[in-house]
Amino acid sequence: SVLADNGHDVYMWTRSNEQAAEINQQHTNARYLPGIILSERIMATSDMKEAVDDSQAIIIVAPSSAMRSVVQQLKPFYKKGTLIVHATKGFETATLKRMSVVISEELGCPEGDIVVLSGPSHAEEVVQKKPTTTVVASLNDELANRARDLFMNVNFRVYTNRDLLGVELAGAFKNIIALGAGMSDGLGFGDNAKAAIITRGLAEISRIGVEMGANPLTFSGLAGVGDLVVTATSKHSRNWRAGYALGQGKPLQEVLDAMGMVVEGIRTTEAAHAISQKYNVQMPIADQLYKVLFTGKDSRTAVEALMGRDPKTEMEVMKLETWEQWHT
Ligand SMILES: NC(=O)C1=CN([C@@H]2O[C@H](COP(=O)(O)OP(=O)(O)OC[C@H]3O[C@@H](n4cnc5c(N)ncnc54)[C@H](O)[C@@H]3O)[C@@H](O)[C@H]2O)C=CC1
Ligand SMILES: O=C(CO)COP(=O)(O)O
Repeated sequence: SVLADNGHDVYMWTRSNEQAAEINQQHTNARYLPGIILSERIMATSDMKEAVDDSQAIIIVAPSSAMRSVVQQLKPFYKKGTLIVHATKGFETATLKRMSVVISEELGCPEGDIVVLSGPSHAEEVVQKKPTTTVVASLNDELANRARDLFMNVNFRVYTNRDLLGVELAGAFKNIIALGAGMSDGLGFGDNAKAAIITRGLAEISRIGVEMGANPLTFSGLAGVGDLVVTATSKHSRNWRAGYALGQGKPLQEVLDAMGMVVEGIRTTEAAHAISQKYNVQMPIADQLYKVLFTGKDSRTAVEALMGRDPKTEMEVMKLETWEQWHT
């Protein structure tokens, strides 16, 4: 919708002919955006060639679990030089790879050819032209600027960032904390608990992000704090809603079936469990959530485990080489 508002013709690829017909004929997408009339500049097709042929830019927003297979289907029609932007927040769980790595592997291009679009941007508000701020990150400034110029308008402000890795990590990891915030609410805890989860959650996702090579400042930006706040508090957030239902005692499968949309934080919790072990970095909230989601631990017992941890200093000293890396 943002691209259409900016005067671009947009071709959406969808697997379902029925959904394509609905978008083309009714200009609606009732299952995902009920009550919204889409621009007539938005067309849909189930034919990948038709969707991407002669495109100036390809925007990939498949769920992380489908990213590799979608890019494999895209590859025969990809022409070098076409701007590739993705907005997916998650990892490939089997390999723990970030989305730009998966895309670049499949397209056979350097990771520097990929741009990520992230930040606090629930579709339900963007499509209503409610003010939204986002960030595009790429190792290549020129590509980030191209992506910014495609999307930027008076309702949708786009900042640039060179920290592709940090923006991808922040966007993925914040979903775990949003699940935790929802669970806290579902358990009937108050605003103190939610503020604690958001703040200590930010500490742990920054800690692992920096260890993986991210700029620490990225986590205080739109892809970090910004998206964490919106996902941990918004009624639109699938991660928050899933956490809320789990906190109320509903079984995971029932929660996912009722949602009918992707809840990235579940798979990302699984990935974070492996990543925190690989890097030997503590992620206490993600760890407890992992136990609740995948080992059947009771959520109240998980909260007790978090509250009963050994005393800690609040601030951790950032590794000196990390600061040097980002300040030279
Ligand atoms: N919805 C939002 O406001 C935002 C979503 N995102 C991210 O965008 C990504 C996608 O999320 P949504 O579009 O919201 O999810 P969704 O659940 O609303 O839609 C996912 C779409 O992907 C399709 N799909 C599922 N499996 C597929 C496969 N194997 N091959 C091809 N298509 C497949 C589904 O049919 C559906 O059309 C996620 O990583 C999410 O974190 C990022 C920013 C905002
Ligand atoms: O990342 C998002 C908003 O910026 C979407 O979050 P949910 O997947 O929790 O709805």
